Amino acid sequence: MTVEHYLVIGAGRMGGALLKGWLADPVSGVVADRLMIIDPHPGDDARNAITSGAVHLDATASDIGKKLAKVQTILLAIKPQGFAEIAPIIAPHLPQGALVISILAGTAMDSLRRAFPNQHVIRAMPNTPAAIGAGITAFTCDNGVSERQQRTAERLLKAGGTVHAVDSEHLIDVVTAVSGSGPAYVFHMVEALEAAAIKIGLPETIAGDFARQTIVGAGALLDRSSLSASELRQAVTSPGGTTQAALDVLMPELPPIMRETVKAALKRAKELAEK
Ligand SMILES: NC(=O)C1=CN([C@@H]2O[C@H](COP(=O)(O)OP(=O)(O)OC[C@H]3O[C@@H](n4cnc5c(N)ncnc54)[C@H](O)[C@@H]3O)[C@@H](O)[C@H]2O)C=CC1
Ligand SMILES: O=C(O)[C@@H]1CCC=N1
Repeated sequence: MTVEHYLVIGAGRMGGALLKGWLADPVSGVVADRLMIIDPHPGDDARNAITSGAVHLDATASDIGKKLAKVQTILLAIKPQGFAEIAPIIAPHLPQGALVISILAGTAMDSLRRAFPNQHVIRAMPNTPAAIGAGITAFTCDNGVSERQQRTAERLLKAGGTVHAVDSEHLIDVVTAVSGSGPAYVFHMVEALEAAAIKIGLPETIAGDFARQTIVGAGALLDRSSLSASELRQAVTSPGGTTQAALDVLMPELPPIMRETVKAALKRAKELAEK
């Protein structure tokens, strides 16, 4: 595999998680001294990469054009609100035909295409478990992305876990609402279970442990078992037992709440796209 030059613009939580995964995985093809980072305040993972040899660039430096001349692949991982400011500073310096992979929630392909008129664009949506290689990512390619560039994107995104190509941009927004934001729904369930545990008498000193390990253990079992989530739920539920009593409360309430939850995230993705 040829060693290419990569650029990460915005190396906070997600950008940092992905570049950490690349550097830890030889299959990614990314090596520290061919990795450039543009971020005025890089996160911990990016700072570690810079210590290991990644190049920290200042987007406003006079020699930025020379530094970016060899970049073939760019990961765009700033906040969507910062996109309009940074894109016009960087885009003129990027080589013609380079690949821009955007993970910005709700930033439409059309805006990306206009901001990077001489490059090719992929929209992707990873999630935070990518930090431990346990994420899931969807991506979609704009016209003009070569098969080789698609393979590059897949290779980079796989450092974060499972990857699916989807053929419509709308599905990126849908995936944002499901798995992009989804870890937060699960973390909130831990918070709610801990609070409920305290309410019914579990000491505060151990309630957090019980709530957290319940979700961790259930997730690990789901991961390792060949049974579906529904079958695993049924395996916990003895007829006429405690779980049945609990699910009689939870099951009528959770599906409509979850529907409204993902609909709110999808609506926000569309609103962001209109800005
Ligand atoms: N956090 C998550 O779970 C996910 C986030 N995303 C997307 O990833 C993007 C980044 O989100 P996070 O990593 O959570 O945010 P973050 O705030 O942790 O990282 C953003 C980084 O951009 C840097 N930055 C700000 N202005 C900049 C500029 N002008 N030039 C270069 N870098 C600049 C910041 O210093 C920061 O390190 C967002 O667009 C978000 O929609 C996508 C999937 C999941
Ligand atoms: O909250 C957000 O907008 C981003 C996108 C998915 C997860 N975090």
